[in-house]
Amino acid sequence: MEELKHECGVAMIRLLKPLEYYEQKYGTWMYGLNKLYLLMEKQHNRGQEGAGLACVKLEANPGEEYMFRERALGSGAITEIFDTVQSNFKDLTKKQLHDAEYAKSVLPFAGEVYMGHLRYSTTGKSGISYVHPFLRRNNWRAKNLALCGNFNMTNVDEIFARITAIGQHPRKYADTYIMLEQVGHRLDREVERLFNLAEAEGLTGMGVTHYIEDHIDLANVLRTSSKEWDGGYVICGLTGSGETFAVRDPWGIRPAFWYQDEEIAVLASERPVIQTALNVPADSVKELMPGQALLINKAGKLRTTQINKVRELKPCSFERIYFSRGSDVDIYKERKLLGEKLVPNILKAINNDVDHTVFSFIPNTAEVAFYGMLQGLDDYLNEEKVRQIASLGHNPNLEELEQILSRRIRSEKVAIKDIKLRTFIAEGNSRNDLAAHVYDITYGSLVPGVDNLVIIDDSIVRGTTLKQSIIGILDRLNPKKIVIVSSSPQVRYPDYYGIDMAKMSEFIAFKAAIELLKDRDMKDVIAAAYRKSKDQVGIPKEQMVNYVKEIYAPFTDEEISAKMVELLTPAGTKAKVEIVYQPLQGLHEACPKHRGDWYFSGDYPTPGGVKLLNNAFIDYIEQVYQF
Ligand SMILES: O=P(O)(O)OC[C@H]1O[C@H](OP(=O)(O)OP(=O)(O)O)[C@H](O)[C@@H]1O
Repeated sequence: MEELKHECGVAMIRLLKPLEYYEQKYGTWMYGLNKLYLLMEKQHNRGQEGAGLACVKLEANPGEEYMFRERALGSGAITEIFDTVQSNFKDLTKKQLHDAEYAKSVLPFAGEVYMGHLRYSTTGKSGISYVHPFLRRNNWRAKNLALCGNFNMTNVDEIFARITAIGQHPRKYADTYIMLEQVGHRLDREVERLFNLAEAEGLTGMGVTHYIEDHIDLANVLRTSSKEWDGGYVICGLTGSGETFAVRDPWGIRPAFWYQDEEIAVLASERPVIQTALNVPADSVKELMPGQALLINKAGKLRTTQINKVRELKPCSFERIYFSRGSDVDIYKERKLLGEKLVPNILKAINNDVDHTVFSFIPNTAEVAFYGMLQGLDDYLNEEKVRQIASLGHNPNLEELEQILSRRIRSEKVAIKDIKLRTFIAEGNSRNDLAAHVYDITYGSLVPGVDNLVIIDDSIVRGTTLKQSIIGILDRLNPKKIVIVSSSPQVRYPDYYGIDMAKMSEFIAFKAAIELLKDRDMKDVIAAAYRKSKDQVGIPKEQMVNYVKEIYAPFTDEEISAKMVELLTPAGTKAKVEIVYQPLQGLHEACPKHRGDWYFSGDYPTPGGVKLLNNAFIDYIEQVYQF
């Protein structure tokens, strides 16, 4: 099976006016294409391993191509696909280049409907054929389908077994192909239903085509094909006749936002990219709601409709902590609050000695939480100053006041990230090396042997960043103590809904808990959890229980953190190291609307997640852990 790694970015554009309109108003009929480029480039954070785009030209004549696709692999994929598209126009005269009618009739990618996709990570079976959008071709215009998604299904095996049992034959054993086939199959049926109706009305030739295209209802298609999907998803698609759709999972796990005015309709994974690309305010951008689809028909009429009943809402909190851009008005506040909430525990870790502590962050995502942390520290110091002044017991003189007021929170740029790439979403093996070499330090940023260093990161997952790089290089500055602060709680369980969280064996929190059980002669806890997990193999996934929780249950967060420090501190480190974590409660308070926290709590939003965790734990015990 294709590995479960589909946390991605999507973008869709539907031009609601003819191409001439954009040529006249904006000086180019490529307006849609250019906006797509912006939407994709601004979501680069969501995928660096590949990118693709599809375009549909409305009302092309028979024999003329009307559905176009371009895909590329690698961190330069966005530039590459747009360069390739533009290369079609490079020999045009200036007149041709600005002739929207000519473009519409002759040029590729000169359409009204666009869809783009950013791929998160290569899969076990990597290669260009796994880069979205996927295409399903047919001689009936309305049956052509281009599909892309930001998704992870947890029950692909079950769906595969069921559809092959009824005689379908997906070309590859990969979730995107299976979904393409499922949606495609239902689309075929919908077109055939309308074909029969058209014939019954006595229509012939293009009359049939127009009847089909005017009456097609993608809500039917999506309802029947998405019924059994268990997972987090935003699936987007275009049909050859120009129908456009995006459907979101009923738990609201994966995000999507959309905007419409009289010229354009747009959908993207993140809100601020729409704001920036179209210069519109946040409140004009709407969220695609859980279980809902955005549908735009061939005529450009937009509607939203409920496809699946809303389930218990579990929007992914990791989107807020790390994955999305921090430039969203709400995400920015939430990240700051995450940082601020950690201040009491940070002060405890440094014995309130703010005068001899330098505060900093691990670039890049943690920067916003850092500002929140600074704000909280400032508030603390101000209270301190008031207390100091009050405790003088007399009206302070200028010198006394100056001395007290000169106290500052000392923030410095200590850690530097040399390339603007996300290492977390880089592929497995190359990731270690990248994490080891991508960071550097600012020499002289603290007083050696005297200052503590508090450095905030957004998350610690495998601990690679800390172990291979950060702790070692920070120690070169000779801090008395290094306090690593994580703005998110301990990542204890794999994610099966889109964010590429490593295997059980790679989680540093899990490793720490296993080590603690070994140290304390409690291996029977591991054996019992394994036995119970094994016993529930084969029962319906809805009845399964997360027994991995038992591995963590005997320990406090602090005990696990302390063990992590032991495991992550490179030999020869001089400074004392401590890790301060966000409690789960703090996360919920900072991101109250995004209650999806299964990687921290083990409370999976769908039964498929518990089943996959159960398998992962059994695999871990059987392959990695030997009794
Ligand atoms: O514990 P680990 O498994 O090493 O993973 C966690 C690290 O990965 C991410 O950085 P990344 O380089 O992806 O992104 P950023 O520059 O946006 O912070 C994250 O910000 C942490 O620093």
